[in-house]
Amino acid sequence: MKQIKITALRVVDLRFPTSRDHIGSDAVNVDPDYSAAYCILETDSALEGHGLTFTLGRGTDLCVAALNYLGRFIVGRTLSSITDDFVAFNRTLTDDSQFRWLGPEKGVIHLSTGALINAVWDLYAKSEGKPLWRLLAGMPAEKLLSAIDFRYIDDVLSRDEALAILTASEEGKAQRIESLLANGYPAYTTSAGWFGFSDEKIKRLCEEGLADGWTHFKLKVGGVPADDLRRGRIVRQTIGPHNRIMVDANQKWGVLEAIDRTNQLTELNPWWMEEPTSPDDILGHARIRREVAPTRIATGEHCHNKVMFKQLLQAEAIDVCQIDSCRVAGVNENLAIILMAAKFGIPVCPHAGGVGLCEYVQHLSAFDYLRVSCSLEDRVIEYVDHLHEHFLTPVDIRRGRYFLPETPGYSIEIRPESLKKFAFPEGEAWKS
Ligand SMILES: C[C@H](O)[C@@H](O)CC(=O)C(=O)O
Ligand SMILES: [Mg+2]
Repeated sequence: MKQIKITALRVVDLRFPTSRDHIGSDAVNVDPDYSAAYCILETDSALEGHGLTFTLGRGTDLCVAALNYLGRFIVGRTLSSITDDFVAFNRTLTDDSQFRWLGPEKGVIHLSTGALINAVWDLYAKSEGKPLWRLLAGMPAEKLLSAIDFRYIDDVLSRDEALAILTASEEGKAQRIESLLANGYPAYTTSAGWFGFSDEKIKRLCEEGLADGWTHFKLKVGGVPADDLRRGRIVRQTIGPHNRIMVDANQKWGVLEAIDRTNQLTELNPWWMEEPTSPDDILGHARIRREVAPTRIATGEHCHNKVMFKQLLQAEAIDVCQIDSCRVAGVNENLAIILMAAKFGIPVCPHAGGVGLCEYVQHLSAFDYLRVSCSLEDRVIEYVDHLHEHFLTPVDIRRGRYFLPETPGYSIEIRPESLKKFAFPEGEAWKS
């Protein structure tokens, strides 16, 4: 087969004015414009690799600058030279002396690394003629393991343990694929519960969500205590006692306040409390978890890298592991995190509030189900119903479940007309 050579990297600053309607708002991010540093790997073939990292408006330009910098490590490479030794390639991105001083493996540079690595996987899956989830589902265990960097995590998950998990998952895999294709992967909606929505809107959206088959609803909290409780009661009364509420404070509180505020919400019977405090406070999460039990603690969307996930798991700080498809270094690092979560028996429920994250994470959850956990118990993928129209292969959601794509790639390619219209600041959407 002809080698595919990467000839150029094109980067776009893409922003959608979602803050105008309070879409995506929470107690901390009160006016988010869902945005992306978006990249296209051009090649000497007809194929392109697309990837993005999710951001929130101002600051996207920093990720764009970092992506342009990282371009020097990929332009001129063949696809197979990367995928034959993924760990070495990833280390060229994360270990560049001087640039790595900005991290390492966190913040702007890691977000941008995620976009680039995801673009490689998009190209890889397209070159194999498969959607990413099918590529991962069929990949030999040894090949998958060669894509994972065990440095910094082999004290909790050895390569042999990972191999044992992947090997065991072969049993029943074909049936699980059939079941996913027939029944989809369970999901929850955040679309009814944004922070800036009025009581009336929350109630109406919950009613509409119920009619559409949703059973799990997430509500943003972290405002005035009485407001949180009132809004929570609206959700609970509307969806009834048997459906599930999750609450998300988006890091609003210190540890002690988080314990108080979570306990004040117990009458809602929340299925989980998400990001109650600083995402970096691993022991703080562990204490909160102990002192609000049986309310479960979820976090991960702001977790910088696999080392922090390792420690959250080691410290028994979380009940739900919320991987993020592009905050860490793309597919490879998420494979490692999913395997670690399995080792600790913690369910993975990916974060997907943002643009493109639903499109991405469906592939990762399918991998988790098919190759790692082999279970759907207590597992749901987040869904938000915004901006999907900009994707060439938007997610297929029916009755609160994701139905997986068959189009080759990582489902992240944005329509050319949307790339043009929402490019910042020159796109038509930003002219007025
Ligand atoms: C700013 C984002 O919309 C954030 O609120 C998303 C989030 O926390 C979630 O989806 O969970
Ligand atoms: Mg959240």
